[in-house]
Amino acid sequence: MITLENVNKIYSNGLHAVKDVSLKVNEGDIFGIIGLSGAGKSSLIRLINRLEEPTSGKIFINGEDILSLNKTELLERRKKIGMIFQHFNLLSSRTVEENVAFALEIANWNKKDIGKRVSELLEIVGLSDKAKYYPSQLSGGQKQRVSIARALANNPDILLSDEATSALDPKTTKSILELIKAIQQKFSLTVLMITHQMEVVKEICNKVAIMSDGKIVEQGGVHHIFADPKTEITKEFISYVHQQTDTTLNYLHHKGKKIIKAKFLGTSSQEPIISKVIKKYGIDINILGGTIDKLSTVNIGHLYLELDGDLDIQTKAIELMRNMDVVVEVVYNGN
Ligand SMILES: Nc1ncnc2c1ncn2[C@@H]1O[C@H](COP(=O)(O)OP(=O)(O)OP(=O)(O)O)[C@@H](O)[C@H]1O
Repeated sequence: MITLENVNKIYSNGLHAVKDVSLKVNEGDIFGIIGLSGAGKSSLIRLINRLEEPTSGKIFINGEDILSLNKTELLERRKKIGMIFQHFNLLSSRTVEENVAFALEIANWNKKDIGKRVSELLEIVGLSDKAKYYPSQLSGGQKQRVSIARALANNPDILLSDEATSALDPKTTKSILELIKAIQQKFSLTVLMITHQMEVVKEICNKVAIMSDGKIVEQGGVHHIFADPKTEITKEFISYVHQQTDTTLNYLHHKGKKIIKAKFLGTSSQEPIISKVIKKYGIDINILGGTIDKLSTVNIGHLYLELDGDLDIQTKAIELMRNMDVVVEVVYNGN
């Protein structure tokens, strides 16, 4: 578990990059921190393993106060914190197996154990056949696999990922995210990943925090944030999902017929909510369109519905849906 309490980072030039950040990453979470360039994400993640020292605040890993560790203790703790980066940070003069071995050498592993461990790690990331290759002979995805193997070398309990898929194409991104998810489960890792891509969050995270101008402006379960974003910046991050449909809907406005966007979350999507509403209020409901977001934790159905009937009754029907845990946004109020 990683806990940050009121953490601040002010660089020596006076720039306040991380502002009063508090968050809790539970064991087994894949926790995403999303924000635009300059939001302070890299600064934040670097504070966790003290690649940067916070100006104030507290940081605990599995209950241990990281800021109280002396140099030797910190080096020891860092062995259990794997980190992967956007540009892989591999040593170009070393082969794949030598790059992975490097993490074991600096952790003082016995020479005769290193070879066996490196083979195990390359097997985990699917690169056994590339052991003798140099980084320049690998694709971006393969390079990231090497860096994942290196990050796992000392059996970490925490994996920190700094834009690990940002330099990769969508297909490779997907395969790296699948690998991260698989190793998270296999080794019960707690994963904290920073990204500027909502796709990444959607694909594998169960929790997310949105960072803007050094602050966490919103955080929670990914499905809650997707279903009911509160801040403008969060809405922007996920708006691409329905932009096209929203524009199309402008042509569909009919006086007296409200149009709503209904988000059915988790179990509520299984229930015959629409038919319940129709039966109770005797109105008509047309389905104009819809999509399903398949998140790592749950599916969220987004339906565009046109209501037909007395406008006051339409309002009551919307209330009933909201009472049944449907998040309703009125796109057109019928006037
Ligand atoms: N060592 C440093 N000294 C001074 N300012 C810094 C330092 N490192 C980062 N900053 C500043 O802190 C702010 C946050 O940068 P940071 O790299 O943490 O953001 P980010 O969200 O990770 O953005 P990006 O995705 O572009 O890396 C920026 O204004 C940056 O210029």
